[in-house]
Amino acid sequence: MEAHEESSGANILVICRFRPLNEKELEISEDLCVEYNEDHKNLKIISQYEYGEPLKFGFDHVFDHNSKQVDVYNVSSKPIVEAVMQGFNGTVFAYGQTSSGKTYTMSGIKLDDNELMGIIPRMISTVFEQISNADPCIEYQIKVSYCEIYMEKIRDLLEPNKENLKIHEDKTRGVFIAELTEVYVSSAGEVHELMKVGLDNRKVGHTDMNEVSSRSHSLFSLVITQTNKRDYISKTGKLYLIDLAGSEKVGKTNVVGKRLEEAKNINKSLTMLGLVIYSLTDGKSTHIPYRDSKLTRVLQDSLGGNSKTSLIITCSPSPYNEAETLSTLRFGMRAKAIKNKPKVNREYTVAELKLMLAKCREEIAKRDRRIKILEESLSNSGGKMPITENKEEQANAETEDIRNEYEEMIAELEDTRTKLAEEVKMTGKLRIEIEMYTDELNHSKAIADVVTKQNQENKQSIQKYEKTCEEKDNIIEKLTVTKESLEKEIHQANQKIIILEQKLNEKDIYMAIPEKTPNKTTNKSGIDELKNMLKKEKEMHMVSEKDIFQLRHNLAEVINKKCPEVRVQEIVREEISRKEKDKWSEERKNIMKDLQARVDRIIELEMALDDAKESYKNLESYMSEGERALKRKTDTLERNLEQLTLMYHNLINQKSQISVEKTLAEKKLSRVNDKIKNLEDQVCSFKNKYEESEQKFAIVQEELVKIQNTKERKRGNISGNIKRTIHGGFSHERGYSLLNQSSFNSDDMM
Ligand SMILES: Nc1ncnc2c1ncn2[C@@H]1O[C@H](COP(=O)(O)OP(=O)(O)OP(=O)(O)O)[C@@H](O)[C@H]1O
Repeated sequence: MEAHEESSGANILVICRFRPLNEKELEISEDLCVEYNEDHKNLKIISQYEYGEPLKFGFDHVFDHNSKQVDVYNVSSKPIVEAVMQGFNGTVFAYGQTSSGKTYTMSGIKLDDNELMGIIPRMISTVFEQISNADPCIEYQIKVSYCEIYMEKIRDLLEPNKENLKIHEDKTRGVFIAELTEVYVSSAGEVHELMKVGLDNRKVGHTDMNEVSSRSHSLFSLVITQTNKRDYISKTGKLYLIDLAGSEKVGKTNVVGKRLEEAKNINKSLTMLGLVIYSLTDGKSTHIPYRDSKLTRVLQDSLGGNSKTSLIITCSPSPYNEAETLSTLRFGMRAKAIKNKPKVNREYTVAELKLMLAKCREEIAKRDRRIKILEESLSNSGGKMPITENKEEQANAETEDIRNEYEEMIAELEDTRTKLAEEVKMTGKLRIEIEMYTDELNHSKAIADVVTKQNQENKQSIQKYEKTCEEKDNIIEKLTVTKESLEKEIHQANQKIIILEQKLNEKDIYMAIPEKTPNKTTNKSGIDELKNMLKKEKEMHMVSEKDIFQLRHNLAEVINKKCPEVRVQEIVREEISRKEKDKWSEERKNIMKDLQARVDRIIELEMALDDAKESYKNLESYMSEGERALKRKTDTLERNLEQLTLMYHNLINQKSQISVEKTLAEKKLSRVNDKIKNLEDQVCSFKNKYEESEQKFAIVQEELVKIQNTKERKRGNISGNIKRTIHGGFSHERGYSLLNQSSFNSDDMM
């Protein structure tokens, strides 16, 4: 079936796609910030920053994080490629935060894997499939080009040495990139090869958010020209497949140097894109700032022009990226309101044009004949032509005056319009800036909230740790007391043992026993030996006493015989000796008694010592085990205490760091607030200026109407012609209707 060649206006198709959570996001939280509606068209964002009702968004289709590549293609791009095969221009472009899945959606991670290939390889397959099913009398020519916009410069990806290419526009080709390499292809394989070449030449880089981040906007295009060899009708469809570089918050991607410059450029050109979309949809703008960036200039036909366009917005479902996701969704919502005017790009062949010319000539001749007949019949009936030559001249002069006046008015009007457009553009820019600052503000507020929350949590954990430390301190104190009392007991026991050992040693010395007796049996035999020795000593003593007595007696006899004085002396001596003897005997008795008592005491002490040794042994084994356990416990507690102290210090450090960050965030917040206030003031003043301009515009318009009314009064039926010229679309539309009609006629003729 032949498609309608011109549409009254078609909205951009906006498809929203969420990718699965990546590893980094999973580490932070497994939660999702999005809830999908079952109708696959609506979704809600559960915001952590914007309180109140959940934020609702609706698109032509919503794909959740489990969506398949083929389904995304069928909904978002297949209708576009089918339209391109009928001669329309088509654009599919992906917009979203960095690492949200634009390249995954547009190219896919494997160009030749049926499951994983993205939109571009699938589109190529569809094109060649359709060609193979087409009428054999249609001839196709397919040209491929691939370029990127990097740092506001267009670079050929098929011949990368071609840099800084220029954009041109003409009536037949529309907007195009001059000198861009265009390669004729005849199979899907050849296109895939070119795609690979282009992808290899593309500027990519590593950031904290994406291992392989596209640092440029890439534009892949297919121009398909088909000529029907039967009726010589020729149509050209141009397909643009665009993978935009991702917007990024430089704070999150942590880029510096060259990457930072790239990021600034990317964000700037995306802001310009936002501005164009804003101007297209706000219902007031008379000027669309396509020329303000290379990207918007290239997309001129795709946004609000001659193209069927599909926009795929890609988002992350992680609460970590909520702010960026919201901004992307808002961008998509705004783009949904853009209306394009796609039409089939027809080119007329020489044969077709000759046919049309012949028909027109025939029609003119027919009319000329009719006029002649009417003039003849008028003069036959005595009537005259309504305008004399003089009157005609006068009318022409008046028309000329009015035209001049009118042209002056138009020039003035144009001037006012341009000023107005500039002011509208400025307002749009400011609005976008305000939105950006509001986003930033929300982000900073969110950071401040998170920091405050963290602060509170840290305070709580510090309190908890302090409490734990206190408890541990108490335990340690109690254990230390127990330990001290046990040590005291051990010490006392040790002293007792030392005293006992000393006593034993004393006994050993006294008894002159060389070795300590280890047990009761040995002690007993030692004491028996001791008693035997005492007995022998006694006996020997008695023998020696007897001997001494005998010796003394003999000596007395000798002395008595020799000298009587000596005898007296002897008696005295005897008396002394007896007394001494009694004394000594008494002493000996006492010694013996004492000795016996000491022996008994030693036996007693030995027994006590044995008992004490045994109980010491028991005590020692008990004490050493207890002591070891106690030591272990004390060590563990000491280690715990050390760790807790360390943690406590760390927390104190963190706390002070957080409070510094908080202060910084608060300062930033107040700076942003000031900036916003400034901008709001500026917007206010622009608004006033805008309103003034609008009033001026209304006055000018009123004047214009007045002049037109005057002219109408003076010119009568000429006024209709002038009105049509102002709008400037009449001849264009009539041209198309004529062409369409002639193509219909040529079909009829077949
Ligand atoms: N729908 C998806 N399913 C599975 N993985 C995905 C999906 N979308 C994206 N990814 C993965 O996420 C990572 C980032 O995706 P991609 O490079 O396409 O993002 P991007 O938006 O093009 O980023 P940038 O703007 O930085 O170039 C890649 O590893 C990709 O494989």
